[in-house]
Amino acid sequence: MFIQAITLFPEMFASITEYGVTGRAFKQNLWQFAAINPRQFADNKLGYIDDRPFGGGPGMIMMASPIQTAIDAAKQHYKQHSIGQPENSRVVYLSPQGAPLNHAKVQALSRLDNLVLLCGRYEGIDERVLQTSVDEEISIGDFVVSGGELPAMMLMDAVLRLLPNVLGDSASAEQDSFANGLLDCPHYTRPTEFQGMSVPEVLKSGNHALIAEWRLEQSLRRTLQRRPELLDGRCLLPQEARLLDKIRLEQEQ
Ligand SMILES: O=C(NCc1ccc(CNCc2ncc[nH]2)cc1)c1csc2nc[nH]c(=O)c12
Repeated sequence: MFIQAITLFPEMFASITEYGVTGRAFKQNLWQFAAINPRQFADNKLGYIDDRPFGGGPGMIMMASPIQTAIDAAKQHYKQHSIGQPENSRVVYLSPQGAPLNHAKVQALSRLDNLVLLCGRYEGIDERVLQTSVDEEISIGDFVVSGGELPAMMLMDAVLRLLPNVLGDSASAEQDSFANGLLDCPHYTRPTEFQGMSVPEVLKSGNHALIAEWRLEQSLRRTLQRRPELLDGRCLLPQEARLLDKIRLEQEQ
């Protein structure tokens, strides 16, 4: 998968390309990345790429032309290098006005050959380039951050974890809690005793069926307690339904 970020701060993306599982996967060429700085396409010598908003108001707006040129350059790049299928490509604008990111959206994006991530700064981008050149807008939540770069890197991290071979078989993506729609269970490691607290016996039993059931029950218990709405839209496997009934019965007592 070839990801391109259109951003005023290309160096920020080292957080993804240089560290952790995404960094290792990048070094193994499991995915490719390029940053495009719209400042290089500024129409003026001073490199201005933002200007005051028509209609007044606080802050500055990113001008359409340098962004349009940057998007065209990104498309040119993956067409030139005939990376994947041009039709299996998408331009995503990270924006507070976007559709909230979720696992289904991440899964859909992980099937693309090319992904162009447009990262805004200031108060936003001239609507005219968004209307003509952006396929979809995505938000990472109902809170405000200072630009689209951190949201873009969160989206990239979530997408890259779903690509084949990025996660060793150890932390396989499909076992990720959000992949099965439940919160994760508690985890423990050595030492057995920590500040007088021990580890649930079942986890030391070596009985993998019992351990799996305990973990599923804990996930269900936690999801019911902390995020009950996650259970609303979810069809339950027989074992899950049984455990949930047991938990609900206990809580009624
Ligand atoms: O670029 C991003 N943020 C920079 C930013 C911050 C504030 C404003 C100005 N908004 C004024 C307003 N808001 C509601 C009504 N009026 C615009 C852009 C961003 C990308 S994805 C994402 N997901 C969640 N949150 C985010 O901030 C982001």
